[in-house]
Amino acid sequence: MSPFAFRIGQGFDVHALVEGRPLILGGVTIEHSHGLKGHSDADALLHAITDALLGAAGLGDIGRHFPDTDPAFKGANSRLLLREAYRLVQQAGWTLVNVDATIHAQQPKIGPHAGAMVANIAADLCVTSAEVNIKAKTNEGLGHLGRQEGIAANAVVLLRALDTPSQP
Ligand SMILES: Nc1ccn([C@@H]2O[C@H](COP(=O)(O)O)[C@@H](O)[C@H]2O)c(=O)n1
Ligand SMILES: C[C@@]1(CO)OP(=O)(O)OP(=O)(O)OC[C@H]1O
Repeated sequence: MSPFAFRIGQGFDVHALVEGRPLILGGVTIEHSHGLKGHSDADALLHAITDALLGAAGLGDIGRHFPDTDPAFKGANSRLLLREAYRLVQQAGWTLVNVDATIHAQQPKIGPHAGAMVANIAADLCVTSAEVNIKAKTNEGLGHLGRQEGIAANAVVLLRALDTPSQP
């Protein structure tokens, strides 16, 4: 166990936008011409948050726990991966304080769906919606994200040791 009461973690993910796939972000299916390609449901936001949680707890990364070579995770619902990762984080002695994330998507608009994403993530991580914040940015038309070749996400989390009080 770490000698510190708090630990931070960060995560990043990017998936290619392709035709013929649903666009799923934060567990929300968004009406769009293209969806994200991946072994699982390719939910880049949940993968970034999962990696941030695992990183903060010193538990490696999403691919170590859920390999993309394992048929068990083909088409997997990333909410299940997030919940399992958080179970491991709690087992290691940590609880979530808050999560903050940014989706990088030229299109579609994320704002109208952010509340539903927050609700899903809060439910999966057993916190209230006040502890989860989802932001979105275009890439100002620049680079692969600006050309709508993919969607990326960054996340940061703060964990508190389970044996420390939640209030100072
Ligand atoms: N896919 C997106 C991208 C952006 N937003 C919202 O628009 C604001 C401005 O974004 P810029 O990239 O032009 O700075 C941003 O703060 C979001 O509120 C969005 O909803 N969906
Ligand atoms: C989630 C996993 C496992 O299905 O696959 P992908 O959906 O391809 O996602 P990625 O973020 O590339 O890596 C983690 C994988 O192990």
